[in-house]
Order: sequence, then structure tokens, then C-alpha cells
Amino acid sequence: MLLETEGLTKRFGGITAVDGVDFALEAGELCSIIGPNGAGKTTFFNLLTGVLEPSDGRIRFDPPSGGGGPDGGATDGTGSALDITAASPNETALAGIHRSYQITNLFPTLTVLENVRIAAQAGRGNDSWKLWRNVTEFDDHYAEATAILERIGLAGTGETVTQNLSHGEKRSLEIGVALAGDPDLLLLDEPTAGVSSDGVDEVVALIEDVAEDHSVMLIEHNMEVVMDISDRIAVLHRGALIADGPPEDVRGDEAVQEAYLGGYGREGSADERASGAADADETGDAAADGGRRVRRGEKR
Ligand SMILES: Nc1ncnc2c1ncn2[C@@H]1O[C@H](COP(=O)(O)OP(=O)(O)OP(=O)(O)O)[C@@H](O)[C@H]1O
Repeated sequence: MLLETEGLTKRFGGITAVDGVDFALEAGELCSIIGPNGAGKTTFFNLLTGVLEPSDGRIRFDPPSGGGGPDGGATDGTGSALDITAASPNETALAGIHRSYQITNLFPTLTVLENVRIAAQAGRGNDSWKLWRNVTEFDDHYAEATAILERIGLAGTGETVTQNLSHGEKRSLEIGVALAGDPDLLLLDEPTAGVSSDGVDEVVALIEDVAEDHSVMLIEHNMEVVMDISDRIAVLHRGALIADGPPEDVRGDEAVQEAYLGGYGREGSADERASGAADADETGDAAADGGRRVRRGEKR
């Protein structure tokens, strides 16, 4: 098991944003986390990456690469999992969990290449202090950044000032920044949000490509995308995990239909209308984002 949570809970005053979640991710899986607005999805990511400390429960991470301990050193390679329950964001990144954000997290006035190169320098490993030294002396980081730009389809824009990229390109660059430092697990928070329908296809293709050699957790409201690319779907509702399984099972789950999908995927309903969930008012974002068809290509 790559990642495991046990009774994971986060309370904000009287609100229980994440409520006793037992979740496990196998290495190599692409697992989408879905649920209505306020279900606790982003809070779950914040707990996994150390942005927030749990009120209760545990998180364990067992990276195939051995990861880095809280002091940045590698584990002993015996396969013993790291307890990252109380780890900081820097420690989870060193361990091998990287993340892209819902709201763009790039340096807008730096070039595209500089954004990835800085992430490569500050990324995994024990040399984040080198960020403050002359960036031009690190040819290996330059090479890594160049290779990442190639992979994310932005090779031609390396010298472009980041704020001039299209929204879709910025979302791809966010994924590129998260890739720097060679993580084992990527957490992607709504990578297609706000992207035009043409751009969505490119971002989805990139996620599928990245999932070939990384484990991925994806928060996504576009049900066409989720059903198409996920190996597994976990559904949060009011902080609790109400379903967890392959897309076809989750789509047919009564509790999920009730809480979120509102008819999506049922015969003669939303699938045929290509318009997502049946009732936007009751089902939140599934309806709002469901109007797009992604190609029904082969699963990974
Ligand atoms: N820092 C915080 N302080 C207080 N309450 C918070 C905080 N962060 C989140 N919450 C609350 O926790 C609950 C879960 O929020 P969260 O953002 O995790 O949901 P979400 O599923 O990611 O929603 P969305 O799909 O809208 O992004 C909400 O009721 C939210 O208001």
C-alpha cells in the first residue's frame, strides 16, 4: 500500500470537514476524489500534504523509492512505511507527495522554464537551501526542467513569461511544477477547473500520461473526465467516505447518486444528454461541469 489513512478526521470548530476516513491507495493507481462542494476534498488533500494537522487519525506513506524521512534523509529501504500524520508540507514533499493547487500557484512574472527549474531545485532531496544560490549553476535542474516542459507539451514556451500563458497552459505548468523532483504520488486539485473545452482534452491527456509512471489522486468535478480516466473513485459527503470503488460501481451506487450524481450515468438520463447530473441545484458541481465529452480511449 502506497498511502493509507485510518480514522482521519479534521474539525474546524463545530464543523467536521473530514470525518473518520479510512482510505488506501495502491502504488500506480489513479484515484479520483469526488463529492459536493464542502464535502471535505481539499481538506483531505491538505491533511495528506501536511498543510493541516489532523484532529484525529493517522496517515502512513510507503514510497517505493524509500522517500525521505522527516529530516530529509532516505528511509532504510526496508519498505517500512513512514508515519506522516504530523509531517509538515516540506516533509511530505521530501517523502514524495507533491501537489498541484486549485488556485494557480505559479510565479507569474518568471518564465515558464524558471518556474519548473525552481521547483526542481526546491523539490525532493535535501538541497532546498540551494534555491537561494545562483540558479544558473545547476545544470541538472535545468535539464530536468527542460525534460518536464517537453513532457507537458510546453517545450516551445520555456522563455514565455508565465502570466502570458493561457489558462489551460498554466494548469499544465502546475502539473509540471508538481512533477519536478520526481514524486511518487501526485495530488491534483481540480486541474481542469476554468479550462476551455479544447484545453480540457489536453490537460486530461497530460494527467493520463503522468499516471503512467506516477500514482495520482485527483479532485475533479467533471464527471465525464472522472469516469473516463479513473481506476477508482472515492466519494466524500459531509466529510465521510460514502463509496470507494471502480467507476462503474460508484456510478451505480444509490448513496452516491443521492448525494452527488443526481442521475448522472443512469440509462436514459445524463449520459445521453451529455450534460452531467440531472439537477444542478441539488447535486452541486457535477452538473455544472458535465457537459463535455472526452474521448473514450483505452484505459491506461
Ligand atoms: N480553514 C478552515 N477553517 C474553517 N472551516 C474550513 C476551513 N477549510 C475548510 N473548511 C470547511 O470544511 C468543509 C470542507 O471544505 P473543503 O474545502 O475541504 O471542501 P471541498 O469538498 O474541497 O469543497 P469544494 O468542492 O467547494 O472545493 C467546508 O464546510 C468548509 O467551509
